[in-house]
Amino acid sequence: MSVAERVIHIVAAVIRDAAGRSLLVRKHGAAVFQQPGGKRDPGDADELATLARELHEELGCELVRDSARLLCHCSAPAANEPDHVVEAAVYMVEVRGAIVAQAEIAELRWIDPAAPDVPVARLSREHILPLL
Ligand SMILES: Nc1nc2c([nH]c(=O)n2[C@H]2C[C@H](O)[C@@H](COP(=O)(O)OP(=O)(O)OP(=O)(O)O)O2)c(=O)[nH]1
Repeated sequence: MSVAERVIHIVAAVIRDAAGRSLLVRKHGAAVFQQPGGKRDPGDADELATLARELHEELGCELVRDSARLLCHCSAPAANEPDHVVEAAVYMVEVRGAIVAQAEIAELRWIDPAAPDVPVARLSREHILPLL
């Protein structure tokens, strides 16, 4: 496998509630929680199209596109794929509609970014949550 094949590009969302808590998801088969989001599909027009599609697939809600603000680009060892590195474009976003875990999501959790009470993937723990 070449170095390029070991890099996974994702778009990830930070969704917060009025109390400042942040939403993390755990996928079936995964031990750790991570940001909602995922890999770009060839059919996605841009990063926000990827994010809108992933938020709908995972949470059943709609991205409010105008609300999206780029928070950071960051990178870490991938949570669910050994020997891969994840490179993320991370957006702070607002969503519309009820947030309900869809089929691919085992668990949703609103966490205090300063003191998460669940195991959190490195990208979130080391790079994203410290910015919140
Ligand atoms: N979505 C997302 N993935 C992350 C984060 N941190 C992290 O290491 N990853 C890793 C987990 C996986 O190894 C890889 C891709 O995640 P994914 O499984 O959500 O992407 P996806 O829905 O498009 O993937 P797939 O099921 O179609 O293969 O990136 C994160 O905060 N959010």
